[in-house]
Amino acid sequence: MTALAERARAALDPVHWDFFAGGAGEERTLRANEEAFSRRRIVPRVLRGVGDRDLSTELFGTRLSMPVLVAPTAFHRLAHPAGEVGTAGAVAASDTVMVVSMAATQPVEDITATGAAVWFQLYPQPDDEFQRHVVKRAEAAGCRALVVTVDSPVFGRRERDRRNGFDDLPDGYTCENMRDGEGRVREIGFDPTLGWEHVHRLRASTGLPIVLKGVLHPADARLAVEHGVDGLIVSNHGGRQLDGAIATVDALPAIVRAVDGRIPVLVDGGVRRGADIAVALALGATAVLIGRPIIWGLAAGGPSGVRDVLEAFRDELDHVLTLAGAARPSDLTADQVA
Ligand SMILES: Cc1cc2nc3c(=O)[nH]c(=O)nc-3n(C[C@H](O)[C@H](O)[C@H](O)COP(=O)(O)O)c2cc1C
Ligand SMILES: CC(C)CC(=O)C(=O)O
Repeated sequence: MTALAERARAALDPVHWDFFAGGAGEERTLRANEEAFSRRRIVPRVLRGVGDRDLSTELFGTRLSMPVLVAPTAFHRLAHPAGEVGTAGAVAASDTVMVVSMAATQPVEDITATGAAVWFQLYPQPDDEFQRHVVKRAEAAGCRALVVTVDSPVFGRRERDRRNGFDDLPDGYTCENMRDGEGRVREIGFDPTLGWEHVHRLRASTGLPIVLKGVLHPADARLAVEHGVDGLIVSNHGGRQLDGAIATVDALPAIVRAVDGRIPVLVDGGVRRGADIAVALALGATAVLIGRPIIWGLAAGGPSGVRDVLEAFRDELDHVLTLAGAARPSDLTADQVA
């Protein structure tokens, strides 16, 4: 475990630590994500006169200072009283994008008020009218894209949470963005009957870019492009849904080939070092998302802890790019990964 994760663990209620750290089943996929990155080796290019680096990247009209986004993760107030608003403040300072979870514990309006660029994550809701309500609210708050998580037709079996009896937020906390028109908080719905027609209905109800999160098969990536989706996140939900699912960096190359440059492909799961980001970029990802390390930063140090995590990723990526002979993320090529 990293020193930061140790500090987070010491700061957290052990039940909440298990919720944040854990995965589904035997946690094979959770481990596989990091292991798959650890197996990759970078093949540097030399004497390329790299000079000053420019890490900035554009996604759907937003300029990010680096190709690193904050992944949607639930329940930030359980990690630190500053909650999602605290995380967003750090994201604004680092000039990147925060994907706000549908299971956020603070109102999306307060989160966007920090000035951070925000995308809103949606579990596809079986009640269309309620989903439209949530989407309109996110739009009105200034969210710039919708991230639709498609790897959760049912909720994953998290054995640590079962052992701990953790199945809901404690009293005093709610999923603030699950309120309906009457202000009542709904349960997040998981629905195994939903198909591509759900994406069509969502498409018809919003002008925001739609990004599908949780795609691992190249045939689904192709279908997503055909169905008018604007971006993909190659993800296995940080090993919290299908235990035994392929590691994300192993799935990435086939998806990049299937998409063939038509829409941006992002990836998350097990990104822990600047070298991991460089590998993902070289294999064709436009950017990566970071899940647990952000929570560890928040738990250990509040908003400034999140800022430290983001800046450490920036610093490491810049260093790796220089050593690998790349001035920009797009200079890295697939032949530089062994
Ligand atoms: C505590 C926790 C909560 C999460 N909550 C959500 C969520 O609400 N919606 C979602 O799409 N993904 C959720 N995820 C998955 C993350 O968005 C992301 O895919 C994953 O954490 C990336 O892996 P990493 O933690 O190894 O970086 C969650 C992950 C964690 C660890
Ligand atoms: C509590 C859930 C809605 C979020 C979560 O834990 C997850 O998506 O992994």
